Amino acid sequence: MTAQIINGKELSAELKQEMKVEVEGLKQKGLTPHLTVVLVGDNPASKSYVKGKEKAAEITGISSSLIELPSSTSEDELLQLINELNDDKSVHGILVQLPLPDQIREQQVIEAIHPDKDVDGFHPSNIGKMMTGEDTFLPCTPFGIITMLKSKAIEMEGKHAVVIGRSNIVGKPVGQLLLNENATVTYCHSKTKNMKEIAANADILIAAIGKAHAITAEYVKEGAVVIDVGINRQPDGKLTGDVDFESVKEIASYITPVPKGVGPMTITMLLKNTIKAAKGLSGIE
Ligand SMILES: Nc1nc2c(c(=O)[nH]1)N[C@@H](CN(C=O)c1ccc(C(=O)N[C@@H](CCC(=O)O)C(=O)O)cc1)CN2
Repeated sequence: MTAQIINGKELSAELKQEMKVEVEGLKQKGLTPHLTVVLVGDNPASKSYVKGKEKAAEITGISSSLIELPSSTSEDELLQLINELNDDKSVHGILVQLPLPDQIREQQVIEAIHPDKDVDGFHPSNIGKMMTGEDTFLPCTPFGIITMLKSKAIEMEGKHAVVIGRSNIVGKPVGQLLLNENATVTYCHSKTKNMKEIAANADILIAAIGKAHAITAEYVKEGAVVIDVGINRQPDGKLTGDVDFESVKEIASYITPVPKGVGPMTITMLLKNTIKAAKGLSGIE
């Protein structure tokens, strides 16, 4: 079996065209969704992701602004800025690019963002709603993964989904979203003893461990759907995923590549959340 590739870049382009039409409609009603991105420091990868967010917003007609702060910014200064953005009626979505410099506690910052403007879906109130299956902002990468699976009509109900990784941004929430779709979910992590056996039992395998090519064919059941969330920069500058694409694609039914897989979907779902925030805050549909 050779796997079908789920191309996140192509799906993103389609979704952005749909959003563009929606945003045009909102603009006619006097609403232009506005996203404010806050970047602290000069991490090159973060800079590039933020640029990608601005570009994607422009394509869909969403307005965006970028606030760049020096890496010496204190937690209090950042919290003060977030309070101002919370009160600013022209701002619908606030995103603080992660990671933050060591002197700033990420959780304090996440909790400072008003839940109605939390387009990253990281605020505990939104995470709680996600867990109880209420309508809310979903974390962008997990939301993108579920959207990719649905785009190929991949059945989740009753399937065994194995999530390798337990980060707050990806692993934990994607498992929850799969559970919300009635999958049977198993989490694996650095302390899991028989990871290979568990993974090889998965109908849907989500690799989010941050280790290049760690998931080889031995971890994959024939016909499984394999989603690669890894973004590993190699010494030669090339980007690779957590999955050994060449061997795994021979046995999986579907596979996501890196690049052009889950990454572009993360940005696209941020735009979806920004439109949702603008509609929710303005009352304009
Ligand atoms: N506040 C947040 N910070 C971070 C998040 C997040 O969702 N919210 N996620 C990641 C980084 N990220 C978005 O911010 C992100 C990562 C990767 C991509 C992407 O499009 N990747 C491309 C390759 C790009 C390249 O060549 O470097 C791909 O996979 O094709 C977009 C967004 C951590 N921080």
